[in-house]
Order: sequence, then C-alpha cells, then structure tokens
Amino acid sequence: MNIITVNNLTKSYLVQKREQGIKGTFQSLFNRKHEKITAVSNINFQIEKGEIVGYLGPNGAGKSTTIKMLSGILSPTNGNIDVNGLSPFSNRKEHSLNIGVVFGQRTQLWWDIPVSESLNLMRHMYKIPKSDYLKRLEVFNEFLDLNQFINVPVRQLSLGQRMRADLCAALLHQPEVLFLDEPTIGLDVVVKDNIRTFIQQINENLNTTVILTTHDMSDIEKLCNRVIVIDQGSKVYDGTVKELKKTYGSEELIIVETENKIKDYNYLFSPGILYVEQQNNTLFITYNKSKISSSVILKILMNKEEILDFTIKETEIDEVIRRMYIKSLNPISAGGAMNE
Ligand SMILES: Nc1ncnc2c1ncn2[C@@H]1O[C@H](COP(=O)(O)OP(=O)(O)OP(=O)(O)O)[C@@H](O)[C@H]1O
Repeated sequence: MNIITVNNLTKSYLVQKREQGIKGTFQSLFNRKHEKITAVSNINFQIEKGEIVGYLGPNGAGKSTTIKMLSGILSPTNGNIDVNGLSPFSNRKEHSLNIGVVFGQRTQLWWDIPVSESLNLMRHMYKIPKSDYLKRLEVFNEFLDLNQFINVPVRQLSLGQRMRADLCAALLHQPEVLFLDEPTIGLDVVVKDNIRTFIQQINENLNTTVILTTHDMSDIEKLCNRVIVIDQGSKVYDGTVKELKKTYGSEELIIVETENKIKDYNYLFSPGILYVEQQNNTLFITYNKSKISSSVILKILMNKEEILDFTIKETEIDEVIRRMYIKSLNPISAGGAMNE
C-alpha cells in the first residue's frame, strides 16, 4: 500500500537577480530583476507504508526543497503530493499529526526551555495521554539516553544531544511518516550509530515510513533498501540499494601510487576502463572487471611508469554515488576523465 504518492512535483523559486559591482548593486535597488530557479523538476515516485527510503543528491540538488513540500512547509509550484490521503500544504494541520520532521541543521524545540518542558508542551499540542507519553519517553530514553540532558535548556545542548531530543520530539505522537533531513550531520560515530539503530527500531516496531536525506552513505547502508537519487531537481535513479550495487558491481577500483605525477594518462583508456582520476601521485582507475583485469591495467601502467604501490577495491556505495554525482554534473571533470 502506497502511503506517499508524488506526481510531476515541481518547485521554482523566484530570486532577485543582482548585477555585479557597486554600480550594479545600485541599479538592482531601483530596477529589480528576478530570475526563476527550478529546484525540483517534474519528480514522480511512490513510497509504500513501512519503507525506509534514502533521498540522495549532490548539494543544491533539491532534496530539502522536496522534504519541505512533503512536510507541508512549502507549496509545490506544480504537481501533486498525497501523504496518507492528505495534500501536505492544503491540509497542513491534519497532516502535521501524521508526520514527524527533523532537520539536522536546525531544531524544532524551544531554545530557552529545558528539553523536558519542550516535550511536555508537545504532549499537550498532540493531546497524548500522560500514561502513553511516559511509556514512550521511557522507550526513547533506552535508545537515546535522554535523561542525561532532559533538564538542560536546548541552547546548552551539544549537537548530538540536540539531535536526540529533536528525534524524540518528532516521534512522540507516533507519526505514520518520518521525514529526516540530514539527521546525522556533524555527529560523532557513536551518536550516529545510536541514531541509526533508533530509527531502525522505530521502523521495525511501529512500521513507520521514513524518508531521509543524507550525505553519509553509512546511513544508507545501515537503513535503506531503496534510494531515490536526484540531480539538478530531476530524478536520476529510483531503485533498491542492491540493484544499484549490482549495476555497478562489475566495477572495481584500482588505486595506484606512482613515483611521479603522470602528465597524460590517456594511454590508459582501453575497453573496460571507465573512469580515471589523478590526485598528486595517486591514480584512481575504475574499470569493468568483466572486460579488463587488474593485471592487464597494471601491465600497461608498468610499461610507462614507476609503480610504488597499488590496492584493488570493490565498488562501495559511497563510490557508486560519488561517481553518479560526478557523471551527471561534469562528464569530463578537471581532475578526471571518463571513457564513455
Ligand atoms: N528559499 C529559497 N529561495 C531561493 N532559492 C532556493 C531557496 N531554497 C533553495 N533554493 C535553491 O534551490 C536549489 C535546491 O536547494 P535545496 O536546498 O533543496 O538543495 P539540497 O539538495 O537540499 O542541497 P544540500 O545538499 O546542499 O542541502 C538550490 O539551487 C538552492 O540555491
């Protein structure tokens, strides 16, 4: 059963165009020109109840804009969203009872009052019976160790503590859908791990549907079966993480350290070599192992260069995504080249 359906979703922002220089700044004051930025362009997807979906894309791809439209903060310029039978922007009040939202970059809690009071206020807002509230807090405390800082004002919390408090606040009313915009940004590995385990538990125990944006591929590895990748506002991939890996599974990366920086490595390109990038004296060569073997690549290199060391790596999800971003943004980048 689909809990989220998004059809032809588009969001454009109208931003003031600024001319360059002091003269231009003055001209802009009296003669304002605007330009349209399409942050999200004609996106379609459906999400089933209980799924955890990673919503990925490079900086500025349109992820936060999508989350803001799904959570009813922004209205779409075009297209339709249905979350649990409601249109998020038009039915904001009702919709807010069905969803929880956490923005990693900013808190939803009251800045000057202790976490416990913020949570208590939310209990009243969502009309949660006191016994349920206390039970839920107890469970959340097990995973998020809230008691450590529950009486501290939000402004005095560390980032990790604040994020745990925010997650608790977003889930107190047991929403059907949880939107997480970079929930692990800036956190240490231990807190990241606790938060991932907590999200997993909530999903397993309550069948909560989760959409999360992240730049941390460990979030994806640990939490998501499915990812949607967007780039410059458009969807470029929608499928399982397994499929994504399988598609790129035949690819391997060989990292070769050479004595000197290579001036021109175009001679490396033969069938099966997909991508070559050089950083100082290190070459990163991505190849399709069903078409060319690492030993052949090394032989070609050894004929021309002094090789100091090499390692071979299976493609990890980070690398797959990194290459997807580079490919769509810059097919022939300054630091690398593609054989396509
Ligand atoms: N309020 C706004 N007014 C004008 N333009 C905006 C606004 N918010 C976002 N944009 C623009 O829309 C595009 C998409 O931004 P968005 O924040 O959705 O990207 P993102 O994928 O979340 O990026 P990041 O990974 O950096 O957080 C960008 O070009 C951004 O500059």
